[in-house]
Amino acid sequence: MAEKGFRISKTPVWKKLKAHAEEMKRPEYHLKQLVQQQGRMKEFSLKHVDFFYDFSRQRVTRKTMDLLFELAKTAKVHRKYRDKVEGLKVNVTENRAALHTAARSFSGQSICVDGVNVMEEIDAVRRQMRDFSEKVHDGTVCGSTGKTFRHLVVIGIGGSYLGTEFVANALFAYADKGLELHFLSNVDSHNFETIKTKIDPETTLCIVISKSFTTVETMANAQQMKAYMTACGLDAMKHFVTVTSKGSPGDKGKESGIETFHMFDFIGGRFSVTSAVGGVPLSLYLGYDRFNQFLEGAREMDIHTKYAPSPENIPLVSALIGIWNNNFLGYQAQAVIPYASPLSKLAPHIQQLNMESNGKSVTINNYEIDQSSGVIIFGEPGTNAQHSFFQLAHQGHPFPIDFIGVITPQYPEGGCRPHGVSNHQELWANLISQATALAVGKDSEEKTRFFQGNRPSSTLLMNDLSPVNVGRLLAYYEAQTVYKAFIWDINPFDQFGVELGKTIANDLRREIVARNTNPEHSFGHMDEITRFYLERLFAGRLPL
Ligand SMILES: O=P(O)(O)OC[C@H]1O[C@](O)(CO)[C@@H](O)[C@@H]1O
Repeated sequence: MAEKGFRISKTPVWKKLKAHAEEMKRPEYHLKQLVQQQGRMKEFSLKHVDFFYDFSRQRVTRKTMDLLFELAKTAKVHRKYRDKVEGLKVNVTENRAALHTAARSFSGQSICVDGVNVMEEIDAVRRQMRDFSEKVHDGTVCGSTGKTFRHLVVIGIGGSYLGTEFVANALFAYADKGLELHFLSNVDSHNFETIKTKIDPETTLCIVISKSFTTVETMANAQQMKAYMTACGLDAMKHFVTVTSKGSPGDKGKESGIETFHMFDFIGGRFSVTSAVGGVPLSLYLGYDRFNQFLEGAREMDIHTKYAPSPENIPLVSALIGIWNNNFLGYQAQAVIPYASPLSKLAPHIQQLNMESNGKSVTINNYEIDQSSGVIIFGEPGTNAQHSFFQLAHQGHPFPIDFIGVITPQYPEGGCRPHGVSNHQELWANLISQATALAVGKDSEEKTRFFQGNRPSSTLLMNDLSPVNVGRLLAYYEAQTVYKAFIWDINPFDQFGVELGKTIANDLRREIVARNTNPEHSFGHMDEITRFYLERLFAGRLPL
């Protein structure tokens, strides 16, 4: 932990970076000049196993990087990271460790929290997931009418849903266990009704995932699904399993025979994909061995994150560049654009991971921060994104982009070459050209056809989208998020910002219940705006 009163924005290196950012506005530092420099690609890129990170089209020079490494040193990021992976209670507001990395540790070494070796509990859950998935696959565990499961419905929201959806989509090509996967996250009844049209209840296994087992949306959806199964004449209990933390209200289910997998309070929701949260649905969907390969990839990236020195540390370098773009060059948004459709759900996951972790206003020691922490993250796969919001990227308000490219696609391509190139080659032509166009821009006499350029991007290349590489990608973004927080000296592991809206919803729910039970119940005591909306809900239409 940094010393009390520490604020990164008050350090001499922060001031030096501010001054340097002014310098970088000069025309000779326009990206169209920088990308011409010999050896730039070699100097501003990093390779680690199947992973290549190219930041040659970021608005950085050697001096920028040296100052950023000085910033990392000042913030003591390596020590903070070691404290985290060794089980210290770095989540100070909740007095918890933050040990998602333990969920993919295979070193055999103990990791102790409060004198308990958490690896024993983690290993037990891994064995339970492996046994359970094998039994579902061979039909030993089946529905109440004896039919083999064919549908999985994951009932969970936020961190109990987004990461799993990202990985399941990324590895769809490996999903050969004859199970279809559906996600029931939103309390919006459209979500439930749509899933009903896609499943066969007799062959459906519902996985209720909630760390707290109090999340209103998840509890409401689990009850809807249970009522539906019962109405279909099924023994609903045979169609449900749960993933929850030890001692939560959902943990009691195991007393009535519901298979219950534990997640732990030292793993935060948005960091939980490699725990039972992702492990139960993914080992059913892909097979345990593939889930395990995915864990191996994440573990391998964790080791790189912990041991690689700053200039070679890919998550740290990308975190520093993110901070450079945000706090010094002034960009307030960041796009994640994978040129790979299997990664279509990466951006929503990274969005939660980053924005819920780092959207904070105080340091770990409760001092108000005076620089922004975190940016708006959004994204869509390319080339679709090009035909959607790239106009703004090229000529409107600029935002840095993470491009992601995959060298070998998951499916072999046929010989069809519509414009003399395969579809994958076409995709790559676009991936390469977008980053160039953004960096270099284009002069024109006509103002509407002028491209200012100097718009930064990084490109992440992976050899392929194997389970191992998807694990690496996940762990890379997790580590990048944590490193940013450690530089800003904020706690990325709590999320009190989501509470206020929930509390107000609780008050409104009480009002709605009152009107449901007594049609005369008046909303007259409420403020005018709230009253308007509640009256419309009950009137079933807008005013005439
Ligand atoms: O797993 P739970 O307890 O249902 O929580 C779901 C999600 O809700 C949040 O608290 C945000 O509302 C996330 O952090 C969490 O992942």
